Amino acid sequence: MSEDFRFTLKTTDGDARLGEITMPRGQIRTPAFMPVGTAGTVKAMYLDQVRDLGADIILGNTYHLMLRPGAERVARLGGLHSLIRWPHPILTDSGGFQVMSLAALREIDDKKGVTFKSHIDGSVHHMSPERSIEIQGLLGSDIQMQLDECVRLPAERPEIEKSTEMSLRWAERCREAFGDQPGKAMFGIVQGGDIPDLRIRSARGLAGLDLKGYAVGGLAVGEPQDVMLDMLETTLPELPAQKPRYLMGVGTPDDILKSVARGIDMFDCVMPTRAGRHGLAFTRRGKVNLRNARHAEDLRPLDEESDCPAARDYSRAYLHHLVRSNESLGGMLLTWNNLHYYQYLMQGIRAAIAEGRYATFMAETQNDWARGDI
Ligand SMILES: COC(=O)c1ccc(CCNc2nc3cc4nc(N)[nH]c(=O)c4cc3[nH]2)cc1
Repeated sequence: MSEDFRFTLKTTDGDARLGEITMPRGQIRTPAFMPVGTAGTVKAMYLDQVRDLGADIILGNTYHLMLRPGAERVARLGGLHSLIRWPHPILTDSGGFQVMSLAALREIDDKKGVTFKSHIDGSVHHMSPERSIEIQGLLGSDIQMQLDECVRLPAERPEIEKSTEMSLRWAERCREAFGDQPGKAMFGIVQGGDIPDLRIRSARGLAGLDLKGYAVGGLAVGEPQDVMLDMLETTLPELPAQKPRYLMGVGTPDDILKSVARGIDMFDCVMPTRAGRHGLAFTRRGKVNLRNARHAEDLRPLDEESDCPAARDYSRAYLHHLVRSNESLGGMLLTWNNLHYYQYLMQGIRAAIAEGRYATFMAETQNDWARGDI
C-alpha cells in the first residue's frame, strides 16, 4: 500500500481527463462523484450500499462535525473512519461555505478567521485557518480543504477582490498548519467570483504553493450554468495539469458532463441525496418527480433495465405513495436510485474517455435525457 498521495493522469480525450488518485486508504477513479456525508452519514443510506454503488470516497463537513459530536470527541472515539465504519478515503470541506450558508455569521477577520453562532444551539464559535486544519486532522480526513471565503454572486469587484486575496492568504496559512502529512493531502480553493482576471490571479497564486490538488470554489452559488462553465475555461488552464481538479458543490448530471469536458476530475453535490428525499428520481431518461399524481397508478418501475433494485423492482405507483405519505422508505429508495444513477453516469464517463469517445457519449446521454421519461 503506497504511503503517499499520488495522482496519475491516465489519458485525455480533448480536455476530459481519465485519472486515478492513490492514497493509503484506497484508490479514487476519476472523474469521480463524491456522495455527501455531511454529519458522518450519507443520509438514508448504509455506507456498505454507498460503497457497492461504486463510490471510492465520500465527503464530510468540518462545520457540522465540529458542532456535533465535536472534533476532539470524534478523535477520542477513534476518528471518523472507524466511527462511521467507512475505511476508504474521506474528503472534508473546511467549513467556510457552511458557515456562510448555515450559521449566523458574527465576523470575518483576516487574522482571526470566522466567528459564528451555531445553527444548532446558538453557541459562539471561532474558526481560524489553522483551527480548520486542526479539526480536519482530528477527524482523520484524508483530503483536507483550506479554509476560504465563498462570495455569494452577484457581487461587486471590490468585494470579490478583497475576499479572494484573503482566501489566498488563508491558503498559505493552511498549508503551513497542514505541514507534511504523507498519504494525506490539502487542497487549495480557487476563488475570484465571476471575474476572469481575479480567477486567474487566484489560480496562479495557489499554483505557486505547489499543493497536492486544487478545488474550484465560489461557483454553484446561483450563477447561470454558462457563467460557471466560462469560469472553468478561465481557471483550469492556470492549474497544473498533473494535479487533480475538484469542482465544489457540482452538480446536476448535465453540469457534470459539461465540467468533465472542460477538465474537472472530482465532484460533490447534495443533489442526488437531497432531491431523493424530496421525491425526485434521476434516471437514464431524465428526471422523474414522484410527487406528481400521474404516477399514482403506474405499475412500471423507474428503469426496468437498471441493476439497482430501487430502480428496477418497485413500481412508480408505490414510490408515489411513499413520497406522498412522507414514508422513510420513499427517501431511502430514491436516494439509492439517485446515487446509483450518479455512479452509473461516472462509470460511463470514465469508459468513454478511456475509449476516446467522450463527445459522442455526452451528446447521446443528453439526447436520452431530452427524450424524456416515457
Ligand atoms: C437538491 O439540491 C440542492 O439542494 C443543492 C443545494 C446546493 C447546491 C450547490 C452547492 N454549491 C456549492 N457548494 C460549495 C462548497 C464550497 N466549499 C468551500 N469551502 N468553498 C467554496 O467556494 C464552495 C462553493 C460551493 N458551492 C446544489 C444542490
